[in-house]
Amino acid sequence: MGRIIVLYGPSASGKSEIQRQLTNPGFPRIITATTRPARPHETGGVHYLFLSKESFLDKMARGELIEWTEYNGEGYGTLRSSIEDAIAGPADANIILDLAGVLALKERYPKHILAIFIGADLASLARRLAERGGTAAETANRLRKAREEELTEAYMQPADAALWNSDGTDFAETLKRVREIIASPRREA
Ligand SMILES: Nc1ncnc2c1ncn2[C@@H]1O[C@H](COP(=O)(O)OP(=O)(O)OP(=O)(O)O)[C@@H](O)[C@H]1O
Ligand SMILES: Nc1nc2c(ncn2[C@@H]2O[C@H](COP(=O)(O)O)[C@@H](O)[C@H]2O)c(=O)[nH]1
Repeated sequence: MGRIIVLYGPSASGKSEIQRQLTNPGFPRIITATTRPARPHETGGVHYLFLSKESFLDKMARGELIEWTEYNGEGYGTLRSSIEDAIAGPADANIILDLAGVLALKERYPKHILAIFIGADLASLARRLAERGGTAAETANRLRKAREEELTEAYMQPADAALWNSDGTDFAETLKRVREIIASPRREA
């Protein structure tokens, strides 16, 4: 029975880069669905399933999404089959979600979910988002959400482990810490 390692935290904290470095055939990524447009480096079926709003709503209505959320006016959701397959399989898998996704999966599969909060300070997030080059409105919205929600104690509280990956942190050290957390024996409640 596989565990699901969930990375969550504010936009540009480094979740995708961590996922990219950790994913391998023995530790696959679970690809979620979104209605937001792909970024220039993103490929459908690799980074996300990029869906039209109609198709996303259709999957919701058919019960194909085990959880979903809205972020920045776009839909994001996890295919029920992807989670059921990962849990039934022999290997751990990884996924990037927001807090709503963490809570939904923890409620349904409490023994299978290891949630790791990845944080970074606001100055780092602002620098990285500016470098990414989204619209000013989108960048401002992502930073506002980080400041008001995603960097609060309440947002981090459900995490099984939390770490900080601000500018100045050696990314290799971040990866080492994440690997240690994943490898550490599970605490029993
Ligand atoms: N320790 C670090 N120091 C400097 N830059 C970093 C560090 N970690 C990650 N980055 C860079 O920060 C940028 C944002 O990282 P990434 O795309 O992984 O964030 P994310 O949390 O997945 O964001 P989003 O949720 O918006 O997709 C990338 O350019 C990444 O290379
Ligand atoms: N609850 C869910 N959250 C998800 C899912 N897929 C991604 N996300 C989260 O959305 C925001 C924005 O993502 P971005 O790629 O546009 O930066 C981020 O917090 C992701 O973690 C999902 O299926 N369910």
